[in-house]
Amino acid sequence: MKVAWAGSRETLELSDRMAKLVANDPVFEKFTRPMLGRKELFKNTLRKAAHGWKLIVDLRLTEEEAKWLRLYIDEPAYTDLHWGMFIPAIEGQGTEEQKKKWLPLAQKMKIIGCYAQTELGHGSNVQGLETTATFDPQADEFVIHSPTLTSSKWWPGGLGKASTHALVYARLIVGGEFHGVHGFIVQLRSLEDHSPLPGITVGDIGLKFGNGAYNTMDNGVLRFDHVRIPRNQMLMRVSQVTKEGKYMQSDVPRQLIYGTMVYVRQTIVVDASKALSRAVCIATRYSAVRRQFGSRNGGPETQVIDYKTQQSRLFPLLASAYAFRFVGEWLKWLYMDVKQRLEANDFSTLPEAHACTAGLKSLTTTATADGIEECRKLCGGHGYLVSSGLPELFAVYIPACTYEGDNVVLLLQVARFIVKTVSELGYKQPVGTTAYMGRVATLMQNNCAVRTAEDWLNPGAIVEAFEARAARMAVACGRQLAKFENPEEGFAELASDLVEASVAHCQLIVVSKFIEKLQQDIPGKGVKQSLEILCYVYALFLLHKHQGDFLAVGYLTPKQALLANDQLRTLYSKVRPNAIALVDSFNYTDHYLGSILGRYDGNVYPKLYEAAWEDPLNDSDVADGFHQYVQPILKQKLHSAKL
Ligand SMILES: CC(C)(COP(=O)(O)OP(=O)(O)OC[C@H]1O[C@@H](n2cnc3c(N)ncnc32)[C@H](O)[C@@H]1OP(=O)(O)O)[C@@H](O)C(=O)NCCC(=O)NCCSC(=O)/C=C/CCCCCCCCCCCCC(=O)O
Ligand SMILES: Cc1cc2nc3c(=O)[nH]c(=O)nc-3n(C[C@H](O)[C@H](O)[C@H](O)COP(=O)(O)OP(=O)(O)OC[C@H]3O[C@@H](n4cnc5c(N)ncnc54)[C@H](O)[C@@H]3O)c2cc1C
Repeated sequence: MKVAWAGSRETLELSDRMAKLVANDPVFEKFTRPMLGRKELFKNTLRKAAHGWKLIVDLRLTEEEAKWLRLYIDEPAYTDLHWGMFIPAIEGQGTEEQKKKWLPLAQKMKIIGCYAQTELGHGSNVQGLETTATFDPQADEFVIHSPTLTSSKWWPGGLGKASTHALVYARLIVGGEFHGVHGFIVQLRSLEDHSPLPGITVGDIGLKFGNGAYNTMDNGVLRFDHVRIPRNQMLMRVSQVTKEGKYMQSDVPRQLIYGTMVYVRQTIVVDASKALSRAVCIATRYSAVRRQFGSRNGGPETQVIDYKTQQSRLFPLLASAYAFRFVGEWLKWLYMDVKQRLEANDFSTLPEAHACTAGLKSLTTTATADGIEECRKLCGGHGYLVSSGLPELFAVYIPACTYEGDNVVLLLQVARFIVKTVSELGYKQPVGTTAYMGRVATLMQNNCAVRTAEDWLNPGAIVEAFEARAARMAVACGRQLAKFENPEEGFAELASDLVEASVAHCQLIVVSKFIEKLQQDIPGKGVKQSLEILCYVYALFLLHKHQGDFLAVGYLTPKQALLANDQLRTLYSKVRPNAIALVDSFNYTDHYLGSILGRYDGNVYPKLYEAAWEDPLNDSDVADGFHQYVQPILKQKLHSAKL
């Protein structure tokens, strides 16, 4: 099962080596993080990142090994954006000449970059960004400027204190004409003493949610006062500005400027499976350790993992972790396929890539953020201790529902895509993830044929149910939209319904890809069978949770919905014997989990008790402040009988 989760034996072995390299290095200790002050915390993050880079250089780690190393260091840092956005953006939007100049500098970390798109006043609305880049033909330069307070760049990770350069997204103005938002490489700080360059005002935006958590990252604020950069520092693969001041839009779609977001959104889907699997690993192991009630004749109390309510909350999250892992694997393939097509100037699958990355990023991050919180609750009181690992995992994870695109805004992008697909059904055969809409007549006509709970253990029945739900919801929205004279007005009015139809479409993709994964060769005795059970748990859990959709579109009867729930209960009993093996398959070190509740050895109570005394508050029996503020109360003589 470890190989199935890792993707291959090579990846399992490589990631295992990196996990152990980090876990055995005291520099990467994590437990004190939540107690550090902001400056000490950030300095410690810089120290870890520097040590990580030294390991990469000294051990000559490959790019893949380096990625895993930084993942297992498990600390939001400027390197995330340098490697995860600044470099990919240059790779995707730079000309060959620009890549030749900037990529070696970035890959050797001679410069540190961030991705500065969001502003104080605009994040979702990229076309609303206010920073300007005005071409000066006399000097053959762009003048980068922050014309308003709201044009201040705000949020970019690594911007506040670490980065020497930024990829700045700004309104391109040539000869007084606006030509859309484009990316510009701008140096922010001196490479000699790291001081901000003239015209640059840069700093950190301040404390964020949680102790430690994302405060290891210097999300920054940045303003420009007429900062000049050479013309060749506008990324010009998509569009060009000539020396003569002529704007040229190549035949590449302008949306390629958004390409880095598409890339990161697809990485975020696999990241969701990693974050959710960590929380599920902790909650599952602790649920096996924790006993509460149920003692008979003085015997041991019941393991809480054996309670049906615990299983009905925990096992769908376990199934979701695997589901997101597999759909993330497919999404990575889709992204690489689109990337190759783009290199051949084939833009045909760009809309599908955008819709899939946007929709699956939204779906998986929402479910993961909710899932981590559910795992905290599944661990009772001890889940609320920092030493459980869950509060910090939650605090670090939840901005994923916002960054790289607010999850609702992204679902509205999916809605545009499916509405467009429905509107073209009469004359254009849908392909890819919307191919099922080509069978809309059948899907509208045929209802569910399930007669017994067993009938739900049929991939065909599952896929048809999810296809019918998604198709019928999309068609219903299409029909409603047709009633509006102004399509944009209709879209705005029906936005909530459209978002629900988008969720149905995306959940169909996740379920379908899980089923397709099971049709592949999966090594290991009993592994495929275990995954099949999880696949049905995931699908039937969604069907139960969203049964209102399936009933409202008339595809399911109440009886069939009840049969699905009956089957779900049976499936939980089948997951139970393998639950620990399934979470052990994630192959996480205790260091990476950072959780006393999730320890591999299950030695929870002694370690919880031990950890309590390490809290600074326990440095003295009588806490500082007692004598000054409490003792006087205890000693005071009160004359009023009432007090
Ligand atoms: C899409 C918008 C919402 C709107 O776009 P807009 O152009 O204004 O208007 P539309 O009419 O909607 O769109 C026009 C058409 O363009 C199509 N479209 C839109 N977007 C795309 C796209 N991306 N690709 C292709 N096509 C696109 C759209 O469908 C329309 O087509 P049609 O006309 O209908 O046919 C847009 O405004 C938008 O995207 N808003 C969201 C903004 C956003 O996402 N901002 C993100 C900023 S960056 C950020 O948040 C960074 C966060 C980092 C956090 C840390 C992340 C993890 C670290 C990275 C990974 C770590 C790896 C570790 C690496 C290592 O260590 O090695
Ligand atoms: C931890 C973190 C790290 C980040 N890192 C970076 C980075 O490195 N680089 C960078 O450039 N940015 C970064 N960002 C910024 C991030 O990309 C934006 O916050 C994100 O895109 C959301 O945009 P917004 O803040 O403008 O939200 P808004 O769009 O203002 O959202 C506010 C509310 O309005 C709703 N809304 C907005 N538009 C619509 C609409 N059309 N229809 C319906 N509802 C709508 C949203 O759903 C939401 O509920 C980061 C943010 C965070 C939290």
